[in-house]
Amino acid sequence: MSAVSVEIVSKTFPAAGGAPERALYRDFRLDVADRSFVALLGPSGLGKTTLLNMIAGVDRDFVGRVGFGAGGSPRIGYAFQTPRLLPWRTVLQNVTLPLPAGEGARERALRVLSEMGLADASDVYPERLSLGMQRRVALARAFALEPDLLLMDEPFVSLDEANADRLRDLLTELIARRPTTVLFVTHDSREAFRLADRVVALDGPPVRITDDVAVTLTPEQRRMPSEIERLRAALLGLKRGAVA
Ligand SMILES: Nc1ncnc2c1ncn2[C@@H]1O[C@H](COP(=O)(O)OP(=O)(O)OP(=O)(O)O)[C@@H](O)[C@H]1O
Repeated sequence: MSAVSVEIVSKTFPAAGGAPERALYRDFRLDVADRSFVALLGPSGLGKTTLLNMIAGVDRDFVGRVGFGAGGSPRIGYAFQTPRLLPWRTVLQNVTLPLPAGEGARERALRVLSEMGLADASDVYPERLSLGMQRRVALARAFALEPDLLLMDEPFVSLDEANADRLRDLLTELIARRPTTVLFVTHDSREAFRLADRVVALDGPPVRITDDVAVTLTPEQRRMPSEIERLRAALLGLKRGAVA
């Protein structure tokens, strides 16, 4: 488990074709409580993936700091926008690969695969699986690590609603079983309210927080489209057209 405290004084990317450099982030601050599930909601191209990369330590080219709560260096699981499975490795090998070497890694991977209904697919190569199954394997890979902090970048995008919803349920179950701090990037406000206990809406550039709301729905209410619509309308002021 881990709290996260992000302070980005400045983050820029060089602009293409000699155009002036544009600040993606300037004086941005976000504090995430331990074991909370925070959805980061914002339009495409805003800088959400960049934020996750800075938190994960994949992108260190910025001015600012990312701090973590007690313990200092949490185990971070990262579920990317695309499943990113290695095609020449089986499902089991893909899930085992990021685990610390040693006894128990294979057993842990097999246990998580089984919990996620993937036991029969463990010896299969990813290309044989549907996109929904591949995303499920990517989720298994992130969970097998038993992360203190789970970063998720639109992990259910481009799935049909029924499949996406099954995976959302699965994610909720996994987190109930093993509480984890989650930062979940999405541009879909329905998904944000369905899953998160805090929704942070972003706009920019530079990226700024436009809404920051606690979601206190019960698990039953989260499955009711009318409840989700009520929250979307009330809390995000959809008349502004800021979110999908
Ligand atoms: N390595 C890079 N070099 C230059 N520009 C980049 C780089 N990575 C991202 N960008 C630019 O930074 C901006 C933010 O990108 P980012 O992928 O973080 O956005 P996003 O909010 O995650 O969008 P999406 O939902 O489409 O993935 C975009 O304009 C993108 O083109």
